[in-house]
This record gives sequence, structure tokens and C-alpha cells, in this order.
Amino acid sequence: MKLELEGVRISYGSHTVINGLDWSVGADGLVSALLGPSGCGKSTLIRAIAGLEEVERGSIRLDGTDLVRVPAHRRDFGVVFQDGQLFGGRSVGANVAYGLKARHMGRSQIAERVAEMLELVQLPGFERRAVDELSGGQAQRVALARALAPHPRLLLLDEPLAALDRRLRDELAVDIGRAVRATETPAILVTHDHTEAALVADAISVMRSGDIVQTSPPARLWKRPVDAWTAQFLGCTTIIPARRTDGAISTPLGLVDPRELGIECGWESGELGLRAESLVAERPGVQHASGDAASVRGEVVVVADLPAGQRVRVSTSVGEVDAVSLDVVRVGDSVALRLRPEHVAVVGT
Ligand SMILES: Nc1ncnc2c1ncn2[C@@H]1O[C@H](COP(=O)(O)OP(=O)(O)OP(=O)(O)O)[C@@H](O)[C@H]1O
Repeated sequence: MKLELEGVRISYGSHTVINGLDWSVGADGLVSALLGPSGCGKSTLIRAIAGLEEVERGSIRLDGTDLVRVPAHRRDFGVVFQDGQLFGGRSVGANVAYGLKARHMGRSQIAERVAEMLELVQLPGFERRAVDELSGGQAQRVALARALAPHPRLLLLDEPLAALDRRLRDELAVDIGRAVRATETPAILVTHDHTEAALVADAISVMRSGDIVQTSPPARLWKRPVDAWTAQFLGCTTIIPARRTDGAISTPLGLVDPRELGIECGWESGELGLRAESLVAERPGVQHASGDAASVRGEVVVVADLPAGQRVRVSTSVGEVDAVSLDVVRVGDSVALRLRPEHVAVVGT
């Protein structure tokens, strides 16, 4: 499957939300995620691909065929929304069978496909249950089964997990990934949750103010954001200037060996993006296994005890930075900071 959008423009009245967007989907694998901050136009774009929003200008081609004038019901796409939008007052089986009846399948064939889909979403035997009695997670599993049942050419998932709690969200994200791969259904997942995107997708596209700013496989995206805005949106809390000299990258927080970055660095002078994991705070004088010399000192101003250990905010001569702490520290403690190159992002191309 190859979906290509070119010069797409969409407006609500006089408010143009998307203006000349280009996007190519499908080159990196079966599942793509569309990640972006609230209000950037993700839902608008996905609804336009589904045929639910009018496209003023531009083309949306699926395997070479322009869809812009094709009505939604003729696109053969499956859609799952945040709230599932199941048909209330009906059984789970009737909901999953909905798209199959329209295809004039026989009763036993439909029953077989419904059972197969419910098995796939891990709700075997749920055919007779009323949809109004399902939990939020179960309802989204039924919505997924209903969307996948008629073998859609493309599955569009618009924030399907946003209403669920964290644990359920991660669990269902993994199961969505499994279900679309088992049925070999190309899919686009809209989300503003980085973990969810990485759990499901082969490639992630980042959207900003109606534009796609980057498309990369997850591992590359975290390590090589195209610009400082993208780095910050992807969780980098500090952006520091950096310069390559004599095989090392020098920064205000110390030297980095470019071979330890785990990704190529294309520039001579640019920026590095740091997340808390990119810096380790150590109590001065405590010898750690790595043996590396920590280079910048600072004072702990905030401590958060997280399940994976302490996370701290440290005031330094170059501003406040986030770090993880190997030693137990308190607010007011003096610490030394050491960069961890494998957790540093190289900003820019
Ligand atoms: N039906 C509508 N009528 C008018 N404006 C709309 C409509 N739907 C969306 N918008 C506006 O279009 C812009 C993009 O909205 P959209 O819902 O596509 O963003 P989003 O990235 O999906 O946001 P979120 O993550 O919060 O769902 C916003 O400014 C929003 O207010």
C-alpha cells in the first residue's frame, strides 16, 4: 500500500487548517503513526483521508488512484474513532457483522468471520453480549474487530485509545499492532502519545501546524529529530549548542564521543537534544562503575522519585537541566553531571 498526499488544503469556513500538505505513507512498513500536538490538524487530515472532510485542493492517491472525489463508503477503508461509535442497543456480533452484511455474505460465512475477528481482538465468544455493557477497552476491541472484518484496504485509527487509562492503553496498543499485522491491514494511527506510536508503528510522522515535518522509524526519530521544535515535542527538555573538534563533540555540558551516539552526526556545528536520561547526576566524590569524569557541577532543585529511580532537575551555569540520579539525592545537594551519549539526540540533518 502506498498513500500519497500532495498539496492538500483543508479549511473550516475561512479557517485554513491544512495548507499545501505533502505526505507519503507506507514506504517503511505496514503501520504508520501520525503524532502531533493538540490542534495541529491530525484528526482533520485523517478524516479527509477517510473521505469525511472535504479537500479544497490537492490529491490523495492510494496506489496511484486519486480518492478526492471518491465518496467515503466507496473507499473500502476501516475507521476507528476515540469513542468507538458502536451501534448502541445491538449485540457485539451485530456490530462486527455490520460491514459484512453490506457485502452480501451468507449467514454462516458472516458468523465465521465475526468469530474469527472476536478471537483476533481477544474477545472470543462475545457475540451475544450487548455493546452497552462493555468496558471502554472492550468497546474499542469490538470497534477494531468491526473495522477489520470486511478486509479494508486501509485502517484509520483516530486516537482510539485516548479515553483509556495508561496501562490499558499500552496493552491495547500492542494488541492493535498484532491484529493489523495478523490481517496484513495497512494502518495509520493518530495519536499524541509517543509510547503508543512506538508500540504500534513501523514509521512515525510528526505533524506541526498543518504540516508533516518528519517521517522516520521510531528509533531514528527519537535520535535524529529534524529541528529543535521536533526535538522538544519528542521529549528533549534541553537543547544545547555543540561543535565537532578533533573527533569529539564539545558542548557546555562536556565532551561527547560521536562514535557513542549510536547515530551519525551530519554537521560540524549544531545542537544536541537532551532528555532526563541523557544526563546522569552523581554525588561528587562517589566512584561509579563507568569511571568517566563528570564535567559540570550543579545544585539539585527538584527531586522526583519515579518507579525506575530518581529524576532530578539541576541548576547549572548553563541553566536548569533534567537528569537521572544514580545516588539518592535531595534538594540542595551538589551534584556532578555526566552526559550519556547513547541517550542524546542529534538535532537537524
Ligand atoms: N468541525 C470543525 N469546525 C471548525 N473548526 C474545526 C473543526 N474541527 C476542527 N477544527 C479546528 O481545526 C484545527 C485542527 O483540529 P484537529 O481536530 O484536526 O486537530 P488535532 O491535531 O486532531 O487535535 P487533537 O489532538 O486535540 O484532537 C483546530 O484549530 C480546530 O479548532
